[in-house]
Amino acid sequence: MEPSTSPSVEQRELADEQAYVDVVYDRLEESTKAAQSLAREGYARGHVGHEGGLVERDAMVYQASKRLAALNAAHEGLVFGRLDLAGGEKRYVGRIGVRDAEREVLLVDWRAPAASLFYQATAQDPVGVVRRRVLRSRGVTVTGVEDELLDPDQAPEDMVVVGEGALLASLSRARDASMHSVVATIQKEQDEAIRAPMRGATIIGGGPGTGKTVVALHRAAYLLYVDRRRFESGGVLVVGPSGVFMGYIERVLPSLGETSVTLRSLGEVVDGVSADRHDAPAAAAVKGSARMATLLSRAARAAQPGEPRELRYFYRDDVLRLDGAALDALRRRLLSGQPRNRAYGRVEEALLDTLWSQVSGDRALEKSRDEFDKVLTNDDRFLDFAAAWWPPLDPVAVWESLADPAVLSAYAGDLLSAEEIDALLASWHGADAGIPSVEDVPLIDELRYLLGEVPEDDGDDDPYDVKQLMSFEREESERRKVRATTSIEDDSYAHVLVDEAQDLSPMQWRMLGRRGKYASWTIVGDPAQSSWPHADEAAQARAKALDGKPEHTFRLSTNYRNSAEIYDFAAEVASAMIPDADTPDAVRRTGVEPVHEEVPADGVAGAVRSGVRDLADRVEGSIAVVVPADRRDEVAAWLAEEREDLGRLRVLDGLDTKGLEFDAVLVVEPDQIVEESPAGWRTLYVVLTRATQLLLTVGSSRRWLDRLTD
Ligand SMILES: Nc1ncnc2c1ncn2[C@@H]1O[C@H](COP(=O)(O)OP(=O)(O)OP(=O)(O)O)[C@@H](O)[C@H]1O
Repeated sequence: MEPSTSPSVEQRELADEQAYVDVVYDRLEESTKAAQSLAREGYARGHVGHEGGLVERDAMVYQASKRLAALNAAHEGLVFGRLDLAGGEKRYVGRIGVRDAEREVLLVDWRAPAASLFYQATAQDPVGVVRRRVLRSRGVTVTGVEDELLDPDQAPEDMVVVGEGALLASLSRARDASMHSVVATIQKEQDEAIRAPMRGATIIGGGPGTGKTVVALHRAAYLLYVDRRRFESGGVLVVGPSGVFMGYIERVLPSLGETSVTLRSLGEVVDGVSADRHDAPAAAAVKGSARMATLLSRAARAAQPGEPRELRYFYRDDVLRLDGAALDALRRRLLSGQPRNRAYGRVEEALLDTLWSQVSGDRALEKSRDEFDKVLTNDDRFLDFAAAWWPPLDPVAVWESLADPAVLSAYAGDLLSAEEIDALLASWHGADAGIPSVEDVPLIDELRYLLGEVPEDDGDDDPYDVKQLMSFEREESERRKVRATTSIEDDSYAHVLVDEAQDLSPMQWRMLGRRGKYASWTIVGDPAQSSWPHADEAAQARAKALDGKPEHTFRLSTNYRNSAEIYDFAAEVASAMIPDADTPDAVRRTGVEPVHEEVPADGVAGAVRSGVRDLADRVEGSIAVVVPADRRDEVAAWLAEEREDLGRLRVLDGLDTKGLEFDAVLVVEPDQIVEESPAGWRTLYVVLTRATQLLLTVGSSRRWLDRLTD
C-alpha cells in the first residue's frame, strides 16, 4: 500500500480525526468544570467554621487544583496518537487518560500499559499493530496526520496511509528556547528506558542528541504515573547542569501533565543557596575533589578562628584553669560520635564537669556540686566563655572562614599542593568574594551535614538568625546575611534523576547521594562530553552515592538532534581526540556541511558579526555564539547590535551549552576552547554537537583541525 498523496483523502482523514478529538475535548471540558466546582465546594467548606472544615477544604482544594493544573497542562496536543490493531480495534493515545460518561476509554494515557504498543511496534515486529498514526495539532485543531503502516498483510482494503513519517517531520522543526515533549514520536529503545523497572538505578547512556534528556523527563512522568502515591509524597528531584538548562527543560514535564517534580540546577540543590557562576578550571578541580571532604571534616571539628583558648576561673579558694590542651581534649570528647552543633546542649555541662574535677579547696568541697553549678551558670564570665567557645556554627560561616590563608593551610597542608591552595584562595578573593560558586555549593552542603542542625536560639536580637532561610542576594548589604538552610531533615527524595551526570565531581555526587539514600535513581550521561577531568574518582563517588543499588543500563544509539553532516564532523573530532567516545548514528541529512573560516586575529570580530547575520538569514529558530569562557563579555560587546535586533541570539561559553541545542551555532576560536581547560576537547565536542541545522566555526588558527588529519 503506497502512502496517499491525494489532498482530498488527507482532508477526509483529518476531518474524521477532528471529529474524534472534539469529543475528547468536550469530555475534558466537563472534567475541568467538575474539578472547578469541587474547588469551589472546598472553599465553601472552609466557611463552615470548625477546624475539620478547614482541613477538608485544604484537601479538596489541593486535589482539585492539582487536577485542574494537569488538565490545563495537557490541553495542548491532548490527543496525539492512534493505533489500528489487527482485530479492528482502534485505540487513541494522549497526554492523559480520558473516559466518557459511561466510563468507556476515549483516550489512553501514554504511560498506561495499553499505550506501550504505540511505542514498541515496529515493521519488523508489529506486535498486532497494523497502522500507527501520529496526529499533529495546534490548540484544539488537528493540522496533520502522519502514518506508518507496520503490518500491510493485516491492513483492510480501505485503510489509508498518509504523510511522510512523524519523526523526521518533528526533527526538522525549528528550535526555540525551550525543549518540547517528544511524546508522540518516542522510539522503541527510548521507550524501553522510560518504562524500565523503578528499582535501583537506571543508567541511560548514549552519545550527543540521542534523546537522553527527553527520555529522562518522560521517565519521571512515567514513574509518577505508575506509583503516584510513593513518588509524589516522597518527591522526585531532577538535577541538571545549569539554570539555563533547567529553564530549557522546564516546560516538558508540565506539558505531560506533571506539576509535582522538583527541578534544580547543581548550583541550587541546597535550599537557601543559589549559585550560577562557575570557578576557573583549576579551582573547580580542587573543590570537586573528594579530598575536600577530609578538609571540611577537619574544619568542622577544629577550634574555630577567634575562639578563646583559655579559661581561668576563681572559685572560693581555687583557681580553676582550662588551657588549650584541656580544651582540645574536651572538644574531642564532645565531638565523639556526633556533629558539633548537636553537642551544643552538652557544652556547659561538660565544662562544669571538667572544672569541678579541679576543685580541691575545703571551702568549695564543703559546698555541693549543685552549688558550684548554680554559681557558674549564673555568672556571665562563665556563660560568655561557653558561648564564645562553642557557638552554634553555621555552614556558610565555616565555608567563609576557609578564605583565610592561615586557616586554609592549617586544614589543607598535607592534602593539597601549594598550587591547589592558591587556586582555592584566588577563587574566594576578588570581586565575587563571599558569594558561592556552583562548585562551592557541595562544600556548604557537606558542612551542613558535618556540623549538624543548628540548634534553636532565642534569636530575638540576632540580625543573622541562624535558623533563617534566605535566598542568595548579590548586593553587598545582603552578603553577610547569607545562610544555607540548616535543617538536614528535608533532603531525601523518593527518586533522584541526574542529567548530564558525566560532569558531576565527587563532591557533587556526595551532595546528591545524601538526597538519594532511600531513592531509586535515573542517571543520564555521556562520558565523552564530560568536563570533569578525573573520571575514576567520580566513578568511585558515584558508586558510593548509589550504595550498592542494582544498576540497569540502557544505551541510546541514534542522534536525533544534529544533521548527519554536522554530527559526522563532530564524531570525527571525538574519534580522533576522545578515547572510547560512544558515537551514535545521525539520521537526518540536510545537504549542508559545517564550515570553518580562518581569519587573521584582527578579523575575528568582523567575521563573527557577518557570520551571525548570515546564519540569521538562513534559519528561523535559535542561534548561539559559543566563545572561550574568558572572552564572553568581549564577544557579547562585538554583537551588541545583533543581539538587540535578533531576540533569538545568545552568547554562551562552552560549559553553558551543556544539554542545549540551537538551529545554528557559531563557534568562536575553537583552539582557545580546547586550550582553556583539561577537558577542552570534550567541551569542544559538546559545542560542535549543539546545532540542528547550521554549524560555522571562526578562528584565527586551525590547530584543532590539523589534529584531525595528523
Ligand atoms: N523520539 C524523538 N522524537 C522526536 N525528537 C526527538 C526524539 N528523541 C530525541 N529527540 C530530539 O532530539 C534532540 C536531542 O535530544 P536530547 O537533548 O534529549 O538528547 P541528549 O542525548 O540529552 O543530548 P546531549 O547529550 O547532547 O545533551 C531534542 O531536540 C529532542 O527533542
